[in-house]
Amino acid sequence: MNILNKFSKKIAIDLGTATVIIYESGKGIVLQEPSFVALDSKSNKIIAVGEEARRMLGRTPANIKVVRPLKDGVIADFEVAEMMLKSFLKKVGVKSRFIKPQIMVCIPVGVTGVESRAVLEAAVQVGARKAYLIEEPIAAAIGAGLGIEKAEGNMVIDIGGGTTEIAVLSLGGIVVGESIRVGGDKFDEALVRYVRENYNLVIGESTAEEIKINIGSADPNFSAKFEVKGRDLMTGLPRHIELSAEETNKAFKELLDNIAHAARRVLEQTPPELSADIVEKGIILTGGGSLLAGIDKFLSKETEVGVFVSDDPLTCVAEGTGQALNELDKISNVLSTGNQGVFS
Ligand SMILES: Nc1ncnc2c1ncn2[C@@H]1O[C@H](COP(=O)(O)OP(=O)(O)OP(=O)(O)O)[C@@H](O)[C@H]1O
Repeated sequence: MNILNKFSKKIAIDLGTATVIIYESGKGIVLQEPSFVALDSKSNKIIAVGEEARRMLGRTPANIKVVRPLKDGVIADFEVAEMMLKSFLKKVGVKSRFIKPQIMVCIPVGVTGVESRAVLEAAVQVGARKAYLIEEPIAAAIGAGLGIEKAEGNMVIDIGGGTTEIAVLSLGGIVVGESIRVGGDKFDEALVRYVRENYNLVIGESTAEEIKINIGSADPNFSAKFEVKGRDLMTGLPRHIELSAEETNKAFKELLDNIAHAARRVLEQTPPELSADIVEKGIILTGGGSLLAGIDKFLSKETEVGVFVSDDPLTCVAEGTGQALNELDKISNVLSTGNQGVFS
């Protein structure tokens, strides 16, 4: 092993559409912040990042803009993504002037070569001595504690902010996988639309997310209510309404169906021996979207397979990426298969 590898810090990054999580080997999760950046509209200089920037969303004067550098699981604005990452790494004191860290970042299944190159490039730009990529479902499965190196089928559905990643894994690699651009953001957008169309009330993204987290449901029979404040479309004045969990279910119907159909497509393409393993073990749900009330039961009904939410769905991918980086030698087959690349 290269002597620099031995002494350099190992940093795993879940560069998510909604949240960035940084995991440091030997320490665990050292940062978990929303993927938001507030910039000066004229100079493009950073004003705030992460939670501080998210709190400004929808509340900024004309000289400040709040942006999200990632969209649908991939980097949409390279320059801002790099600034955000640099700022987060500085915050957790990762950068060393002497020995640069090794960084592993996870990417959605099936991203283009250009997209994955952009992530590697960003990791190098923020100071990586060596940068690695790992596909999200592999990281999620490792983080969920599934023994993916064995010749056994495991199925993971990771519902993030921008994408839902569905994969069947065996022998350390993805046998069948699919990524759809449906995630928590689309659920928020569906609520914004629903409230506008049914109540003539305009609400912002943050309010929509608050509704989703408090009463959002994949189960039409779930009963809960939430007071929603916004601006009346007709009068332009502030107004509030009461929204029910049942209504959120109506708003989410099409998106939930999209996820269920993708899961079924993956199951239909799965080799029979692996299908048998999955029937026995069930499907593991990871990602923030798996916290939506009733989504496990909904997907179980749609796929006719048991569905279980992992222990720490929000940090599972970051933990799995960290473990993969720690065990590079042991699981080199995982890193050299499929879409993963190594760049130094
Ligand atoms: N209790 C909850 N109920 C429903 N959704 C939730 C809950 N908590 C968080 N979420 C949603 O989970 C999403 C974030 O999940 P996660 O952090 O796994 O995504 P990400 O890694 O940032 O995204 P991606 O992997 O798509 O790039 C957000 O859309 C957030 O609103």
